[in-house]
Amino acid sequence: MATVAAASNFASTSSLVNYGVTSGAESKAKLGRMFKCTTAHEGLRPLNQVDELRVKIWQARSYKTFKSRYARSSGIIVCGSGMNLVFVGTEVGPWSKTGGLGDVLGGLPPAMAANGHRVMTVSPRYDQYKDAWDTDVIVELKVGDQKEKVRFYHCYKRGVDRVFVDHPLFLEKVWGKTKSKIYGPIAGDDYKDNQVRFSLLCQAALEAPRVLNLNSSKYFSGPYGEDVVFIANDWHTALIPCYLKTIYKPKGIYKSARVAFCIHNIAYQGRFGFTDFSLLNLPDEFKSSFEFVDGYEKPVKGRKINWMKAGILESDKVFTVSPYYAQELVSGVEKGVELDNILRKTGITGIVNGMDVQEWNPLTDKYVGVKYDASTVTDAKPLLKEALQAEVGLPVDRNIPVIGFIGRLEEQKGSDILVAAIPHFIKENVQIIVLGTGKKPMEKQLEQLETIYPDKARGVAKFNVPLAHMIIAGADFILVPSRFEPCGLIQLHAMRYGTVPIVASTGGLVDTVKEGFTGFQMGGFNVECDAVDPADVTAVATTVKRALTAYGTPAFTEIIKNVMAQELSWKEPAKKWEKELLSLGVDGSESGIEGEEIAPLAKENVATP
Ligand SMILES: Nc1ncnc2c1ncn2[C@@H]1O[C@H](COP(=O)(O)OP(=O)(O)O[C@H]2O[C@H](CO)[C@@H](O)[C@H](O)[C@H]2O)[C@@H](O)[C@H]1O
Ligand SMILES: OC[C@H]1O[C@H](O[C@H]2[C@H](O)[C@@H](O)[C@@H](O[C@H]3[C@H](O)[C@@H](O)[C@@H](O)O[C@@H]3CO)O[C@@H]2CO)[C@H](O)[C@@H](O)[C@@H]1O
Repeated sequence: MATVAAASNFASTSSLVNYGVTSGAESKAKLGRMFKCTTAHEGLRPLNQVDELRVKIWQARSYKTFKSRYARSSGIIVCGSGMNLVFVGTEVGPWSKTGGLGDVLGGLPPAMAANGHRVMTVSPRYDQYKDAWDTDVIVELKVGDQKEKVRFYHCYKRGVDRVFVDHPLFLEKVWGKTKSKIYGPIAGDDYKDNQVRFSLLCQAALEAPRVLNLNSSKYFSGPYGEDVVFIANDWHTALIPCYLKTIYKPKGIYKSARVAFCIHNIAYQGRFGFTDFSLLNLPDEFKSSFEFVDGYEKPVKGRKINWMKAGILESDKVFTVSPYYAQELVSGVEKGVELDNILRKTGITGIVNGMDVQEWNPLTDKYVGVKYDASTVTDAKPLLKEALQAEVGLPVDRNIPVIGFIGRLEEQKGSDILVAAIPHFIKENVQIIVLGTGKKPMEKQLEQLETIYPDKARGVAKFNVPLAHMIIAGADFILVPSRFEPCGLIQLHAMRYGTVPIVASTGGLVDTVKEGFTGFQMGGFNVECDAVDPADVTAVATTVKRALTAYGTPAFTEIIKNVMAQELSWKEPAKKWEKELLSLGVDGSESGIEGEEIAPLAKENVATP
């Protein structure tokens, strides 16, 4: 765990900064040293006029005043006072992604930056990302009974400081396999030391805003400081509010900082044996927030700790990724996965996800051969469909409606329900292409499709981004038969490409797909994951047949028009996030200005690492 003492030691190494360690009591000399620190790209630099001005203002201890004075006296346009936002997560696309968590940490932060906020993401350095540089800043943290040093790597893309935490627990385990080995050697089998790994991530994330002297843009420079909102994502980041309360706040550091905790999937909670509490280096008074008893024998029988439960209880506000999922989570033990009672107490706010309209843009998509928009979709689709059919080895025929599926192969996504439903609709004029990775038995089910239905179905058990784009563009329908779906991004991607969603009526699929207007609803499915419910199989088969009947009719053309006319980007969700995060009342927080000044920066392209 980082301590003030440990952090103070950093000052003895030229590359380490001591900003904030003696919060509120910095002398001019100290501040001067602070602004001379090594930055990611510049090396040591002397104080310039602007720094001198900043030092004076910081001495007056009003960062808010600083911002407006700085704007007036330097003649530089300051882009909204905004907030200092630090998103923390185990996946950040495109650098690391096994699914939708990576998409959100990739797409929401640039949207917040485009609104004039200063935005950082902190995630592990799983690979040697070619665009992220060593900041030469090292911090020492305590995990379990060991002291560990982590380094920070950094790059600045689309208006966001992307910070990567470097430690062998991440790089050595995952190197070269970021798409599949983030959480364990194979799906369903987690690394035994995940608690230590994610404790390290949480602690490093709490250090980053204080120790990294970032000068990435002309709008913001220096460390983020202490007036920040941490946005912790999923169970891996649940220790952030706990460490904030135990390590920093008692020392007067991060006095006004707040934590927003966002649930992307309540199915993964981070449940471990109760004795593992000692690994977390937290005082006993936190035990009750973690304590959890369930009826399962895994990973141990009976009394456990539950990271997500603590994240929910210790954070300042709890969020999830769609309003309907928020309702489902508090509806009862089944959909709230035994945390419904806790969430009813804390409350939970659902904000529907947006999608990355740069990566998923039919007009510019590098993975598809024909670029198109709503005015050319009718001409482009048949060509893209033929390319897709050829790619997977199905008979090439533009008159056959094609259904696609993309997803992690977990019970959540219902690929097993889909496989069971195929015999009930495959005799129709239809082809189906299924792409996914995950549990081995489910991967096997996919791979067998070609043998069983050689002219009709293909299953590809790979993590294949180009093929995902080809399916989204070339299929006529995208099928999302999820037992539960917090938000779902696949249906958003599909709609932007004029591909019509057929979805189970759950979570964000309810919020984003309107029956008969932007797609087809199948009704809610049984969330019991041990078996395939025959009623769900029937629902898939009958809705698919209903959708196939609509195919090629004027009503279908109308649906395509409707889906493509929607605003699905992060713009609207980012405004909602801004309103909610402002309400946390961190000192100096103000609305951003809808970014003409900073937006061009935020809109720069992300280079795929
Ligand atoms: N084999 C493969 N090859 C290439 N790409 C693949 C792939 N399998 C999946 N993907 C990609 O991974 C992403 C999956 O997005 P989802 O929203 O369905 O996510 P997921 O369930 O993982 O995330 C959770 O978090 C997100 C974000 O909050 C919620 O939307 C969601 O409901 C919740 O379950 C998509 O970008 C998809 O293209
Ligand atoms: O972006 C995709 C999802 O990534 C995260 O889910 C991972 C989860 O947090 C990990 O714990 C792990 O889940 C395994 C689980 O721990 C284990 O008990 C067993 O049930 O198998 C699970 C799958 O291997 O991996 C998940 C990714 O596969 C994130 O939390 C989700 O919100 C994202 O949807």
